[in-house]
Amino acid sequence: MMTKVEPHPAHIDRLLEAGRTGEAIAATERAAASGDKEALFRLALWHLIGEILPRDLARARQLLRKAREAGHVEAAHMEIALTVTGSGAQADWSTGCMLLQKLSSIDAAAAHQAQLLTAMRLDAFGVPKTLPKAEVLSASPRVTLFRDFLTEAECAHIAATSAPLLEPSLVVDPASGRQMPHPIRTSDGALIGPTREDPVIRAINLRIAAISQTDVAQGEALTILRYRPGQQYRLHLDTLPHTRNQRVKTVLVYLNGGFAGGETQFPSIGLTVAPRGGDALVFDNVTEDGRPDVRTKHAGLPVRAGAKWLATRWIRARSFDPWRGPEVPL
Ligand SMILES: O=C(O)CCC(=O)C(=O)O
Ligand SMILES: [Fe+2]
Repeated sequence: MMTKVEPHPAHIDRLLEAGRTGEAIAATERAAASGDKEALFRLALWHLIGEILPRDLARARQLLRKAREAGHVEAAHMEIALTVTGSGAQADWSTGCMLLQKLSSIDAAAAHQAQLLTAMRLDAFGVPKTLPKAEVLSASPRVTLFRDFLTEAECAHIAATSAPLLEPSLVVDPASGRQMPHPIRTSDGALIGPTREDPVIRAINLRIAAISQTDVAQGEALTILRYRPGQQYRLHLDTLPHTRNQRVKTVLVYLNGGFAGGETQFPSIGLTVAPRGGDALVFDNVTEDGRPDVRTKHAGLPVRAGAKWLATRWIRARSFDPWRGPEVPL
């Protein structure tokens, strides 16, 4: 009697390592066609990454849906993130929330996210109905503080999402425009790209857009930084060289307290902000004519004890497509 043999994931990996990409794709497609959820998920990832197969967000969405229907929990989470961020289709907050609700019955992480969302006051698009009051720390250049912008549970969720992704931070090298390690920033960092932007993080990004009076599409992927004793971000401007879509604003969200040092300092305007967990700081990086404003040079002073966790959102002048360019923060 003939038995159906599913290609083992290790078999596909071996084909890929041997450079037999065509055979690996064919084997995975056969398995996917027979309803194998791992194969469906793998094809979806290939269409998201765009190396083994061409990047095709809409196709990735279909494959993730099928993988989710076959019981793949990670595919379900990814489908939800792409749904709420509008990757491969228009952003659809209510469908994303509905899928999250369904997933909650079988997955504790989804249930926790659903609970965090319930505690937020959001409209039908995930936009907050109310905002904390702004405290203007400097009128020109504009620096504004929003106390208790995030709850402790929201901060913990961001930190937990980024923790497995933390790597030594990179900065953009002005000469080459490439990302490289640099002593200017010695923290560890992680990007929360569109496949990991779950509804809670999406809602927080929408809240960041609201306090910065920008559109959520202008924001780069949320960057999480963790500074341990001795680590710092030396004096710098957040603007980028050679770009037509400048970083016009920055939002820093302090995710914790209980550490020493780590103040954010703006020496030109004599301003030092002591981080407090949950607070958000918003500042302009450019003058009214759109040029870098050197008065907003700032530093994250060295942490002396404990660990400082920070979420940074660099906000561009216009929409910023996270899927453009070779290095997408998946
Ligand atoms: O760590 C800080 O307080 C500053 C961080 C910062 O400058 C940035 O993320 O652009
Ligand atoms: Fe900065």
